[in-house]
Amino acid sequence: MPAIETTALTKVYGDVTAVDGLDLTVRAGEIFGFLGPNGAGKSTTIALLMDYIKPSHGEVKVLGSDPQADVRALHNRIGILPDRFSLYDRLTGEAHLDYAIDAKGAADDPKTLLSQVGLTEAGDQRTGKYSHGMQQRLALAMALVGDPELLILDEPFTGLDPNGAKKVREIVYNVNEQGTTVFFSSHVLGQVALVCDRVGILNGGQLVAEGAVSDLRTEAGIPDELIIETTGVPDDAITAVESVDGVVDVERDNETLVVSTLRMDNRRRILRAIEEAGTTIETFSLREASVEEIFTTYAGE
Ligand SMILES: Nc1ncnc2c1ncn2[C@@H]1O[C@H](COP(=O)(O)OP(=O)(O)OP(=O)(O)O)[C@@H](O)[C@H]1O
Repeated sequence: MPAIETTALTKVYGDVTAVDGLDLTVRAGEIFGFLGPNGAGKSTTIALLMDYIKPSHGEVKVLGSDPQADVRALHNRIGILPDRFSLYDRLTGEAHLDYAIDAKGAADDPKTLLSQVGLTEAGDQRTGKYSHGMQQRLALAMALVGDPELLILDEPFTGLDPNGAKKVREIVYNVNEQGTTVFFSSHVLGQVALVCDRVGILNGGQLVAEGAVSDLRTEAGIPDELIIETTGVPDDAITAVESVDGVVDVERDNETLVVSTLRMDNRRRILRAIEEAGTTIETFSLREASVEEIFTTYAGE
């Protein structure tokens, strides 16, 4: 059973179609990145999954159920970090967790949750004193109450410094390792390849691509580059490399060879072709298409 499945899901506001015929599948147990520029329809999709708003057309299934059937029961199985969450400045971190545990009828120990998000020391401080990163982690701890089967994070990396983003990534990994499916939206693309098993790219309310980042890279037809330092490149080596399947371009710059290939699985054949032409390879490195390039190819910006 997929964790999330939408069929032709559509939400229309007046003359704006915020979500337009979305067919999305998030597999149980995976970390799925839901990407798209501002206004693509990510938050609207999340609101539909949570049944905060009703679809204009189409169907939604979350953890096997229609959210409209029994929304309370479903919300007890989901943890959500909303795009804009608010904390009470005068209450401590631990008091926020007590509240969340009570609201969900869960039996968690707030101290365990605080330690899970690295806030053990700050649990008895008022959240008005927390940094943005600490507030974000507290909100994440609140989402983790009741050991949810599905964690939905709306833009969890926004406004975090690299260290804060790393902490959030680690929490996501740990929770996922314990079996929770993670669905997060993001327009901070750099974080995505690091975290996700698969991504969906949304643009103008429509899903324009879905799959593993590495597969999208191949499908997008953006070549990866092998940068090879040699002891000198004979013309034979270039001809040999050009004939390897997947190679689309070979450039020579003195003793450096830059090979653009659509098939990274052929890199050994590329290296062997160079060596067989009588050249010694000193080092080589790899430049893969970035998530930004993939995104731009699909979102057409
Ligand atoms: N309640 C609403 N009434 C009218 N239009 C809306 C409403 N909510 C969203 N929209 C419109 O629907 C489109 C999608 O918005 P949405 O907030 O889902 O995008 P998003 O991908 O989450 O973007 P962001 O990252 O900026 O939040 C936008 O054009 C937005 O203006």
